[in-house]
Amino acid sequence: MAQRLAFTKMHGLGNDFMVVDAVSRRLPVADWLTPTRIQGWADRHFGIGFDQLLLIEPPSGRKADFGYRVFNADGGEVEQCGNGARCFARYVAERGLTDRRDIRVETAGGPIVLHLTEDDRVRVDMGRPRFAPEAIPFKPPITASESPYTLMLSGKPGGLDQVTLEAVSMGNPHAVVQVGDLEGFPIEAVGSALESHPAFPRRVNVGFVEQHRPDHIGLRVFERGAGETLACGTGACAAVAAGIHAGRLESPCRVDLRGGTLSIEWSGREDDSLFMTGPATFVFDGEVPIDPAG
Ligand SMILES: N[C@H](CCC[C@H](N)C(=O)O)C(=O)O
Repeated sequence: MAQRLAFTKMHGLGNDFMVVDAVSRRLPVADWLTPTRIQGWADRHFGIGFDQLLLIEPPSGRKADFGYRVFNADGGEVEQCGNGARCFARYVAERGLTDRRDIRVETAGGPIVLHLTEDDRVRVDMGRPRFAPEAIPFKPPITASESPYTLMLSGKPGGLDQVTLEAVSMGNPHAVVQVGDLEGFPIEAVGSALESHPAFPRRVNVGFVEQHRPDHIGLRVFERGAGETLACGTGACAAVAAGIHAGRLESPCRVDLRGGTLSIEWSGREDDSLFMTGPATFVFDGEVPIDPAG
């Protein structure tokens, strides 16, 4: 009989996740976590349906309380997921994996700290935004003094033959594009063209920003490995970091996404952490068979 894998469906402002607890269940991860299985489970018609799979693991050392791994719907493992971090915090706190209110988590994109607030929201220390092109990376290499960068687009996606962007790493790579009208902009065409543009050898998440005020933006994100999502936590962090770095935005900044609102705080000093605050929601618990073929 096929082994069954327990999971919890959660979301952060509609950016949705399959959360797998490999701490309590001591799962031999390598035995079941394949790109083929992740793609199948991510499918919204033939599978569970999610933007990312989040894996909760024991820490590798004494400096963290947990390990945190992130896999996109296309099956690729990536460095960071901000909305997922808030869901991670509520999961480990409410399922009894920790009684700490400040939870130290190691990720492939660097350490983060999750703080549970009194109103069931989560405030995450997302670490330092980085603007150096090699942190993205770009190919061919370019210098930070060339920011914002103008890239030529082949095939005129959305009718555009070039786009100007700022690049920010939140552990994962982001391209930030300023637009005048979020609803009317060809997000799918331009986002898809930039996600896989040859200038980004590890591909890239693409954020489209409409600035309302110095402390308030609208944002839509075409995510690497998932397409446009209802919200992107690291995308909100990257968009505000780019705006503060360029002198357009101030802290705290309200970010309106299609799935709801996040608050982002950053001093603007490159050695300082950036903080993201927002909700995390449980949807249901489930089980899925792990067929040997996967
Ligand atoms: N698609 C992202 C990972 C998920 C990020 C997003 N869901 C968030 O909340 O930060 C990447 O490939 O880097």
